[in-house]
Amino acid sequence: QRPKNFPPGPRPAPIFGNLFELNITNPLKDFKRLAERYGNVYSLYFGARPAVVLTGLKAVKEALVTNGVDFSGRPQNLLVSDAADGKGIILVDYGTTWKEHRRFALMTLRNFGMGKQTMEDRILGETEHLVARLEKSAGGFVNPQTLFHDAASNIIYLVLFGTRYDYEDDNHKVYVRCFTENTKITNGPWGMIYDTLPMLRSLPLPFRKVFKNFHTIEKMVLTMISKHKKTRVPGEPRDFVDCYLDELEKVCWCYCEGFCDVTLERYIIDLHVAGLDTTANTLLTAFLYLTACPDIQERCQQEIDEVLEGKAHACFEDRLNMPYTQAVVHECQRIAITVPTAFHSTSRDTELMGYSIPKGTFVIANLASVLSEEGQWKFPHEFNPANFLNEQGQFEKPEAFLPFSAGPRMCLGEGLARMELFLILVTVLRRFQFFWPEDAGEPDFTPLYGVTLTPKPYRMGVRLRQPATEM
Ligand code: HEM
Repeated sequence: QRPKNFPPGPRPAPIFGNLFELNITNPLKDFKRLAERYGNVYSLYFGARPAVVLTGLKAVKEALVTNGVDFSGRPQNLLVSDAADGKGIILVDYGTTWKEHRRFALMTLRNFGMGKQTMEDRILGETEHLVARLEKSAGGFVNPQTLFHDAASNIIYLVLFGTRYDYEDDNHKVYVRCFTENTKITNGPWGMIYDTLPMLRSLPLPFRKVFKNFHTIEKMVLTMISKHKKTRVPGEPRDFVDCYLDELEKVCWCYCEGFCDVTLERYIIDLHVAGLDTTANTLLTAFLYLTACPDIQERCQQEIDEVLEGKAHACFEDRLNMPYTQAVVHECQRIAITVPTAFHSTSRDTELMGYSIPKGTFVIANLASVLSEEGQWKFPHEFNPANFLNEQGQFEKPEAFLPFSAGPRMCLGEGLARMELFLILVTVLRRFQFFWPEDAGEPDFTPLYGVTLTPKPYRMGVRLRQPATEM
């Protein structure tokens, strides 16, 4: 029985709820089909748990922004939240611990150059390693499957621990593998089965891998934190971990707000996972489209060459003089739909578009529906930078551009991510030309589903455009 005045939806089956309404390997088409039938705010049952699905800009904004506080909780008792024990930041429910940790992260990342020069230096430094790797493949072909994951992992690692890994380092490979596997499993079929059928949770099914991977990462993070404790100078933080350890020592109120060693460890894992697969998959999608669309690639390169003429490297400010490249970066993010759904829950009894939604209801904001919503975009279903250009050719960002979501829970790494995407794309396109291999058949743009959408593996041809100059 749906609660009184609850959003409509298909009739649930006993035990399974609406599991059979969804393609468990990728439910996005079914979410769309159900919205066409029941409206932009409808409900579904995951086993016995009711969930409300929000479709399109109006419903998503009204919930996450206009009623931001009411919709800023996180659902508990799902595979994603159980793996991290509900600690950290991403899956912590609405409340003081989450608020204080979010405030701390935003402030600390800003002090370390979030949106400022020092962060830029870190990104450019790592891009140099990426460029060196591509140079080795120049004149041939490259499979970029781990290329961008390696770079994105190191950038966030530098922020957290002040150091980077060599791409061939075993620890680095373990991090990247565990994180990417987990983002696929938690939103994949086994995640759906875990979330819908709690009676199966103790069985040795593939979702157990998520917990195993999590413990592997946990051990590595704990080792790094204990090294930091031994080498830090209080009051002189080198990185995010040092800042947190300083905060822990300040006054005992910190402990009241959940600042403690365990939260630090989960927090670090959350920031690493949030900053890795998202940025890397956006870049993978960007290069897939740019390789398949040489005219768009070439137009970016012309603009980049003109604006950067005589300069050793790009800086984030250069985006203001590159309207076309800016439009391409944004269009890549729009088409990539890197995070297709954001999981929330209601923090109190609330209302949305005339429906009553009780406290603790699982809410799925379908960001994918907003990024390709008809009426919001000039070309909702094709890769076209004109989606972000006005008639004068100036860059313009439509309101429906929500890859980072919206409201109090929106991505807290947006500043870092936008800087990474711009600097990596510009630096790499300035140096190299990419082309689709003749023997590779037609490009397949259909992504693989997970917490993040990932392009299917592909190869690209690489030619050197400019000799490497000092960055
Ligand atoms: C292209 C790259 C990225 C995309 C598309 C992206 C997108 C998102 C989205 C859609 C959410 C969920 C928001 C919601 O629940 O409504 C989110 C949350 C989050 N992101 Fe990102 N993100 C990116 C990069 C990053 C980076 C680099 C960091 C690292 C600092 C980061 C840290 C986080 C954190 C900590 C949260 C949870 C915030 C909270 O629960 O309060 N993200 N991101």
